[in-house]
Amino acid sequence: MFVCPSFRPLRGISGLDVISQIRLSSSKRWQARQHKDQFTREAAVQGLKSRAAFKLLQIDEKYHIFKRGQTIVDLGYAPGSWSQVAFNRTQPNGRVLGVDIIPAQPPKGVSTIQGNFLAPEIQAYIQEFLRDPQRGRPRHSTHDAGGSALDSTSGGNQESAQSSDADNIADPKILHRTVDVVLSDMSEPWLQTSGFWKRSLSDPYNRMMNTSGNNFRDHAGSMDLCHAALSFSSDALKTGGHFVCKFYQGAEDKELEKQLRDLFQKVHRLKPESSRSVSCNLLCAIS
Ligand SMILES: C[S@@+](CC[C@H](N)C(=O)[O-])C[C@H]1O[C@@H](n2cnc3c(N)ncnc32)[C@H](O)[C@@H]1O
Repeated sequence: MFVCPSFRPLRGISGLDVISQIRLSSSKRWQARQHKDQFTREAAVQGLKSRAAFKLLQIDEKYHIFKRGQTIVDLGYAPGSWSQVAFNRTQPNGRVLGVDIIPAQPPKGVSTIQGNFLAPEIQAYIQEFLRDPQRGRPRHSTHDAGGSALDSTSGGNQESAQSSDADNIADPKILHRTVDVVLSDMSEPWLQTSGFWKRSLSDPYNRMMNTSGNNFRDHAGSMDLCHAALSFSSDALKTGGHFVCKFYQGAEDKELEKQLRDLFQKVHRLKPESSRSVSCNLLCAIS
């Protein structure tokens, strides 16, 4: 047994008390973890790509952000559970465009673009996609719980940013407010330093957690991404549109919340029950 030589129980607190406190808090952590893992199991049972779906389901239950036929943009969609929820809740005839920097299999019914949302050419391509009101909509409204008829024959529809005509858009400054809901669950991926030769969708790099574990870094990165998503939304959202973003809390989040309060009628700050990270929060802005 390892005994820490500098360990001295505090006056009035015995070593046994300390040990039982440690046991208690670790058992509480274990219980909390077990409770949260129910979401993982439930997601698998419901055919959802990840437990993250429950955050969005909770929001929609409460604030009714989705309606039939809407256009949804899901920023940082991979692996795709928010897109799955959005697609299912906007049928018949809704369309969902997912954008992610990493390659991923598009969820059924969802159109996707792989690229860095912060890059102006990717945002131009998103605008170009959205400009055509029919693009990305199911061809036949034969939606059922398992999916829908699509533009593409199997699964979702992967758009190619490379083959886009984004450079030839007549006037990219003309804004087209076609979007009903912008979702942003972007969190900065770790810097990849090796393994570039692996090009499959199941690369460990593509599957790993997107947070660094350093609270300051995660907060700063998430603020940049939320501000970019908000700036896109103020160009693309229809009057009456909604904005949902996840962020890692920290010194700057009050400012983001204030900006949302200036732009939307109601802003709700939520701590999703299904989230693993203690510092992960959501802002849901409703017009
Ligand atoms: C927590 S995951 C999203 C989970 C997703 N909402 C779901 O329900 O499955 C965050 C995603 O944001 C993506 N991301 C981070 N920065 C990005 C950027 N600049 N452009 C596009 N995607 C980004 C990451 O690649 C990652 O897949």
